Amino acid sequence: MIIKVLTLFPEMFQGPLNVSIIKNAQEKGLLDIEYINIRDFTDSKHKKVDDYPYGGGAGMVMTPQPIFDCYESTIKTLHSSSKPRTIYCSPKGKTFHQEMAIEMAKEKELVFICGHYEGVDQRVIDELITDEISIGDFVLTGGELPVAVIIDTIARLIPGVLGQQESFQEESFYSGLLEYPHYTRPQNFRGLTVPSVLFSGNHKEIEKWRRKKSLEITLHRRPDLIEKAELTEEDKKNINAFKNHC
Ligand SMILES: c1cc(-c2cnc[nH]2)ccn1
Repeated sequence: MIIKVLTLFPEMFQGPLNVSIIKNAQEKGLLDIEYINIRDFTDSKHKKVDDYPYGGGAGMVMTPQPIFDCYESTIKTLHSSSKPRTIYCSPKGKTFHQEMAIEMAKEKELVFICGHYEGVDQRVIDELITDEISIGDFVLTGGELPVAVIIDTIARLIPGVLGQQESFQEESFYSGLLEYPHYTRPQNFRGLTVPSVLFSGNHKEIEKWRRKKSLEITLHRRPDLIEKAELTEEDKKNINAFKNHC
């Protein structure tokens, strides 16, 4: 997958997307991320990329010219003849979730445009953006961190990125329920012990315990997910038992 990130602050990405799994994915050639500095495309002699908002109000708005020129220069380097999927992150966007990550991970090329300050001129969104996405109901300093989050969720779904040891099948939001608790060595840490079923070697019992914990955690923290999940008869019995104990 080829990802182009149009941003005023390429340096913001050097930490999270240049270590561990995402770094390995790039080294393996499974993922190619390029950061393009929008400021390099301004035709302002003072390198301006923002201006005061029409109509007044606090903050500055990113002007359209550098973004349009940066975008048009970028998409010339892409292979697909059609307009690429172009994502802009803002609190006004559609709330991001795992299914969107799974769908985006199927794309060959993705372009991200990062807003900053009060955001970008609306004409950028109207003309260039295919997906306006929010990662939650809060306001950040800009679009860079949400873009890093989205790239992380997509990259780990690309075939070959996760090694044999790692797996995403059972992770939260993959099975539709929240994930069961994880434990590792030692069995007894400062008197805190691991549930004995987990080192019983009885895989059927372990799976039953894990499913039951997922249901219990989901029922308590995200009951809305229970409604959407595919439940077995045993799941339904366990849920009723939890409800009767509450
Ligand atoms: C996506 C983007 C943002 C955001 C962009 N610029 C300020 N906040 C907040 C939440 N999700």
